[in-house]
Amino acid sequence: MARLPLIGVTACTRQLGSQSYHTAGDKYVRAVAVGAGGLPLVIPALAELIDQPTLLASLDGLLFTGSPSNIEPHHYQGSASEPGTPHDPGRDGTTLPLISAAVAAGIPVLGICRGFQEMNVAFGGTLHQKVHEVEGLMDHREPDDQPLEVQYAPRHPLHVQPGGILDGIGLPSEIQVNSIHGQGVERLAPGLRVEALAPDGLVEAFSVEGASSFALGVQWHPEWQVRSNPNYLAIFQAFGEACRKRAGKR
Ligand SMILES: N[C@@H](CCC(=O)NCCCC(=O)O)C(=O)O
Repeated sequence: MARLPLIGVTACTRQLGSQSYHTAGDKYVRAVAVGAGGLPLVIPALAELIDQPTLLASLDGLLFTGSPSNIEPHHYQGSASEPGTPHDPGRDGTTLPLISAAVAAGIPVLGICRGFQEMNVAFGGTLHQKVHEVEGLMDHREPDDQPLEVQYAPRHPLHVQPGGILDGIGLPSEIQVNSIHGQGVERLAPGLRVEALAPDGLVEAFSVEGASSFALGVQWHPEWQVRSNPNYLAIFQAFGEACRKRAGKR
């Protein structure tokens, strides 16, 4: 019997009480299990202590998760963050090198929100540090004083571009998505293809041109209640299918 694909899920470093932990949100590991049909494996944010060749040789897919923390701007030659900005150098040191290595090795990759931003930075792109302060761009942040159901509710339309992965898996040309981010793509990295745009022109999804397997980043959160939104579920199913194909080659 074919085994379940083993799908890495990136963790954040979190301080809980007086100690530090490696954490991955329940909605991400659950979406890997029920949406992609994979066996989730949480990858600690241990940076250079992770033996990446060994890890990549074991995985059939990788999900780069969202996080309230922001990528340290020196990774994209950005100006220093405002004091108090949440960062996670352990996570940056884990995910940024892992993305290009995974894509080069033909391992299916899905990046969500921070994970999407990490993909852009890993391939040489830059980020707006405060999208809401850029003239002409909308405020893409969630109403954080509201219950989670409201924060993650559909917030704006998205224009899916023809001929890409999202179009290919049957997403309509316009869908509604949630929006929970303060940063966003400034300069798209070379080799990334635009898959979807917000009404203000912000890039909300891209794929990696020439990748030998599924390699998609999305700025919104398809993992949120993945089974109740057919467009969100279609993304996880396509990712899972690519991971199963990879696992079948072992
Ligand atoms: N911090 C970045 C990335 C935003 C992001 O990933 N939000 C997710 C929050 C928690 C979660 O749902 O996992 C930004 O602000 O742009």
